[in-house]
Amino acid sequence: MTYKVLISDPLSEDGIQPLRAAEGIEVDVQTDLSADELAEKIGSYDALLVRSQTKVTRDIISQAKNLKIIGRAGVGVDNIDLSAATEYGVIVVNAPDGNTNSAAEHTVAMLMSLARNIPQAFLSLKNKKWDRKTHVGVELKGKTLGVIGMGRIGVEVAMRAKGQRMKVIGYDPFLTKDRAEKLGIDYGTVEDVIKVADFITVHTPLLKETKHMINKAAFDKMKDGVQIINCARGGIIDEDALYDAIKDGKVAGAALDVFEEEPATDHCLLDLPEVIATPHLGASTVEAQENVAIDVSHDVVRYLTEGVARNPVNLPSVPKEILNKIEPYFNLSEKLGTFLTHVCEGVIEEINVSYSGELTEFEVGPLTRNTVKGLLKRHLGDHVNDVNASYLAEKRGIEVNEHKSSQTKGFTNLLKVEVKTKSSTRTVAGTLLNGLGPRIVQVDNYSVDVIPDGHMIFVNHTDQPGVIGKVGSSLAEKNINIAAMQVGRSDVGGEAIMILTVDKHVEDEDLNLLRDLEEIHGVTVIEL
Ligand SMILES: NC(=O)c1ccc[n+]([C@@H]2O[C@H](COP(=O)([O-])OP(=O)(O)OC[C@H]3O[C@@H](n4cnc5c(N)ncnc54)[C@H](O)[C@@H]3O)[C@@H](O)[C@H]2O)c1
Ligand SMILES: O=C(O)CC[C@@H](O)C(=O)O
Repeated sequence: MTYKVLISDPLSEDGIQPLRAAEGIEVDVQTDLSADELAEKIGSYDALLVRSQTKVTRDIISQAKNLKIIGRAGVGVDNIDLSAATEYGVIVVNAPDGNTNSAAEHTVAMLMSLARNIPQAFLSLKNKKWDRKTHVGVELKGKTLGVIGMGRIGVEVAMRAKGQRMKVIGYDPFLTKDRAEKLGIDYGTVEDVIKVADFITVHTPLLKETKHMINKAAFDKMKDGVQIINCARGGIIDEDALYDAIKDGKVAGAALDVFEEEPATDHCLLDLPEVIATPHLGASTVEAQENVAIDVSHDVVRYLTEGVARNPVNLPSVPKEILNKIEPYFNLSEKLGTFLTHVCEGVIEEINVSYSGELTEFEVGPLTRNTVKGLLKRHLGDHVNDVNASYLAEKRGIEVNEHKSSQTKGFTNLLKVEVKTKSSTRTVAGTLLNGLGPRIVQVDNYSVDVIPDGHMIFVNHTDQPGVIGKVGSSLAEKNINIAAMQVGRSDVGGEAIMILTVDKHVEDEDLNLLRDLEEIHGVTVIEL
């Protein structure tokens, strides 16, 4: 099998070597595609790699019939329609660490350029003017830098600002007093930060909550002569409000690497002498581009070949050590889900997945998603995967609950799945036996020992002498060979179940002879 990867933005050639070197992966670099051309071509690719230029819209994703993964060589994923990706079962991965240093250094370069009017002075000198009066700047030493968003880049900027002997005050919903103390900075609310800062730099993602968080009301609360830096995302600062605040003299200067609409070659802010700008260059260093391309290439190879990603954006990320521990249960969890879709009657309303034994020590979200995938796939088709399984269940009003329980029933690990419909509750439990692999060990209240694999027939019957023989003969008449058989019963002579593993796929009508037997109450074909 060969996977086709399309790279639609310029990426470091050294950085994509892991992709080029991977067996079974074909790399196609086409960095000049229009949106229409991309939509037309995307159908034949398994992976798409982008920076921030390519807009991966719902329209493009909906036409990407084979697409499994979108890799973003960088941090921000606002150029990718994440909801559409999740709905279509496409995992989105990014490279969150590779450009932190470059973006922080660029922010500091902008801060210093802003304070000393370096770009304006340079332009003036380029125009043959020796003007030493217009470009008088201010020192950073002793000034306060307000950092909004103390994540990877915000923290790095704060540390560098301290090196300039600035005071730093930060705000981030996750910044605790303890952490602020350790970093040697002050902390407060957004309002505290914007009120006291001489320079304000934003380092949040662009989200519903952060869009225009620096707006007219915020500018009104700032110190007169404040200077603003945005090397994060256009749109965090309301550009119209910034324009007015500069015109009114409230804001003395602004340094912008990013804009609400990019490319921004004809922006009114660029006409203001107080504004200095770069065309989204925060991550544009040789090192950052190589780092992010390497990281994202490795993740794409890993996902296409092993089904595991290190930096998923539309799935909770699970540390590699944990993934290694739970990976052996992936197959079992999906099979348990699939088993139940065959035996439960009616519309599924609730899925309860319980873990006991050693499984309780791990993050089991991926196993729950895999179980849900197994439950939905039979009716919704192969496009159901662990990326969209929870979304598709939620869309159908199915409640999914995850439990951890201490009842191991003597097994070192036990994964139990219960499915509720209006008319019934059905349960199946499985375990991983050391050296022997997965087993179904319980179906409803019956204990069994079944390898969850292949072609199966599930029979409900009355426990009485001769039933097993009659079942064998009925199947023999249809040339169906029994490979394994398990029976379970509630009481002697009571309700019982039989799980048969057979050698070939069985058509439902081949089982009519069985259904005609008086002792048989139900017969279901199961394909695992
Ligand atoms: N200019 C560039 O080329 C460039 C390069 C790299 C990253 N970026 C951008 O820089 C930004 C930061 O990147 P990062 O790697 O530090 O991300 P990060 O996820 O490490 O940090 C973002 C921080 O913002 C915080 N945050 C979220 N909502 C907030 C709010 N309402 N108020 C205050 N803080 C809030 C989060 O808690 C988080 O700590 C992103 O927008 C990213 O896309 C730009
Ligand atoms: O691809 C780029 O150069 C921009 C990257 C940057 O904005 C990011 O969010 O990582």
